[in-house]
Amino acid sequence: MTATAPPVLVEHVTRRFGAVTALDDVSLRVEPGELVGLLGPNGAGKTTLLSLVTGLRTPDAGTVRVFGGNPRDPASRTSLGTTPQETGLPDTLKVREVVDFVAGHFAQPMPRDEVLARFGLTDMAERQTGALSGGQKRRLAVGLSLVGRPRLVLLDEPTTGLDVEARHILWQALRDYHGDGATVIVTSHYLEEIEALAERVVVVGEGRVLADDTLARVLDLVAVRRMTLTLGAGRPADLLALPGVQDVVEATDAPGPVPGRTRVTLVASDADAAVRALVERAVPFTDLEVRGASLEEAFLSLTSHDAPPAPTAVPEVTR
Ligand SMILES: Nc1ncnc2c1ncn2[C@@H]1O[C@H](COP(=O)(O)OP(=O)(O)OP(=O)(O)O)[C@@H](O)[C@H]1O
Repeated sequence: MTATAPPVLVEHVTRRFGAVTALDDVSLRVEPGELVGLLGPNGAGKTTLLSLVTGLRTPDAGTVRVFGGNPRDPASRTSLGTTPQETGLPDTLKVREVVDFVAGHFAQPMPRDEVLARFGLTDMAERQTGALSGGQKRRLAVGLSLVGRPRLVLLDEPTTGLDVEARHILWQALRDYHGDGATVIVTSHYLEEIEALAERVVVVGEGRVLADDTLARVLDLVAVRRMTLTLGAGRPADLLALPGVQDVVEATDAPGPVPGRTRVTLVASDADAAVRALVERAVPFTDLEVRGASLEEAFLSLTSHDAPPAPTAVPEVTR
């Protein structure tokens, strides 16, 4: 380990599982004190990336360094706290006993009362973990990752399945810990979670980094619109070439298709420009609907192009 090495350095990493390439030539450098959101749909490769950083798995190609050291080396991992997607707690141990058990592994652990207070669990100290709600268990699991006062915290979907209150307590605890100087990486497929936490967002899709930018710019990037319209006869060959259009999909939800007409959905980064172009080119269309795309649709349109388009501010049309 070296004093100046970044908390996380991933260089040209590829990781396969049989025929599946979970990560394909991925590079990522995280600087001290950053709070990074890893955003991407199911199966994008987020968990695999974290498992390489925690040293649970090794890459097939490329290198991974944690504070300059090999994450497989136990010395590198003493600076690292992590909570995987699923955790098991010993049902019959009390909350305070579980915290004390983990604290016993560290020379200067965070005091038990502080851990419990940060995660809103002070009143639960005497309760067996088996009697906690799902949200309380999850808060305890994330709290345990901080007991050793790690400089780097890696959390895989920390609030999936939690109610709003539990989610907000957890987010606040993470923001506070980050405020104390820690580097934090959080994976999620919820844009809301990433918006609440991250300053920098890395979008992962199909094993590749699709975007790596500030939260504001990534929000612009995924703020695409879905334009659905019915085209008359003589459909133009290349709707994809229209300005502002990123993707073209045949709509399958057209109510009662009319013979000779096609219902089409365009995924557009700039719906206004696309509509103007349709009109200027005298494309015969009817029943135009424009609405915000879901995050999944935005990911798909990013994934379907090798180079993501430059972020553009998208004016509000209709939602
Ligand atoms: N142990 C494994 N054996 C086989 N395939 C795997 C294994 N782990 C991951 N994969 C595959 O690698 C790809 C990436 O999976 P990964 O779990 O990293 O994605 P993810 O972005 O974390 O998804 P999710 O949001 O669902 O957790 C997927 O296609 C997955 O099926």
